Amino acid sequence: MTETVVVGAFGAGERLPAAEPVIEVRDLRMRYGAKEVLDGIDFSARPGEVIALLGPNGAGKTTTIEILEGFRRRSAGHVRVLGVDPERGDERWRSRLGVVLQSWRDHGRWRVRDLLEHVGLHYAPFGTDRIPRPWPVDDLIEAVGLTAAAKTRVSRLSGGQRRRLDVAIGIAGRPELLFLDEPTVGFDPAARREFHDLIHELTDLVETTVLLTTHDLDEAEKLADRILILAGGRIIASGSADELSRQVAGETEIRWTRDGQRFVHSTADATAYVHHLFLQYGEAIGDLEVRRSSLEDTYMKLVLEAEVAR
Ligand SMILES: Nc1ncnc2c1ncn2[C@@H]1O[C@H](COP(=O)(O)OP(=O)(O)OP(=O)(O)O)[C@@H](O)[C@H]1O
Repeated sequence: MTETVVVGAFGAGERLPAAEPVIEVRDLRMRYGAKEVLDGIDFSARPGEVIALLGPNGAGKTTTIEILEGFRRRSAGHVRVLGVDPERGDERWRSRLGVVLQSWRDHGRWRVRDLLEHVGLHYAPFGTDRIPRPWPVDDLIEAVGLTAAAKTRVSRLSGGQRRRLDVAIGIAGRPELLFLDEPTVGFDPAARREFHDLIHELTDLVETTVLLTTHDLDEAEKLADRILILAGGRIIASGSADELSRQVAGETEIRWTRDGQRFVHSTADATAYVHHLFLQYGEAIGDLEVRRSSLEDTYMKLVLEAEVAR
């Protein structure tokens, strides 16, 4: 088997088996009574990939994540997470996963460092030569930017610091796969941006695969290498935000000014149109803007098409 050299918090030069998908899902089906929620889902995740699962309310995002976490039994289909069927996952397997829950409200009297040290104890028996567990507590605290608050009681943390603590709890065992289910619901824009920066820093630092669900298209675009859109029980589209927008036969909007007048034109071939515009009017063209359809436009079109087809 080929191997890849992973440089990051696992330590420079450590070797992980390459090419094995971290998540492998084929023809996953889920019924609740007579209601079919997942109707044949297929996808996989490579090591280090950040995947966002999008979809309308009730599409089955949480159901999918819970099946992968081993918290819910599927009706049918092939599922492997870190090479194991989640329905048969033992504690050792579970120790390789991280789950970031909504904010940690208990243990308000604990101090940050003590709480993380305590959480880490759970992972200690599951360390390996390749991945020592838990993440040494002071390194973990530094990685999530809580060093100055290490001795602060949980109840005294700011909202942003709380969220950093939630992430620290989720990654204390140095997970190979991290699940984030709607991680920024109810956040103000500053807290959301801080959370995104933190996830970026962590995924740059550590070779962790991340699967997140969100309704925030901007969040998906910022964080994910790949976006999966779940609708009507199936994955209806998969790709980066740019790839998705190319899948939709959308038009690009071009705006410009000429002789003090504003113009707007929509076209499927923006390059040719702009070329023509400059040939015709040259330097008289000002304030040129070319706007490809946003992820939101693309998402709405794809979901609508899926609903109509059902
Ligand atoms: N335990 C259950 N029993 C019966 N139906 C359920 C159960 N859990 C979920 N459902 C139904 O399955 C469907 C998918 O739910 P799920 O929570 O997975 O969707 P979701 O995409 O995460 O939705 P949201 O975006 O609203 O969080 C919904 O119609 C929901 O009502």
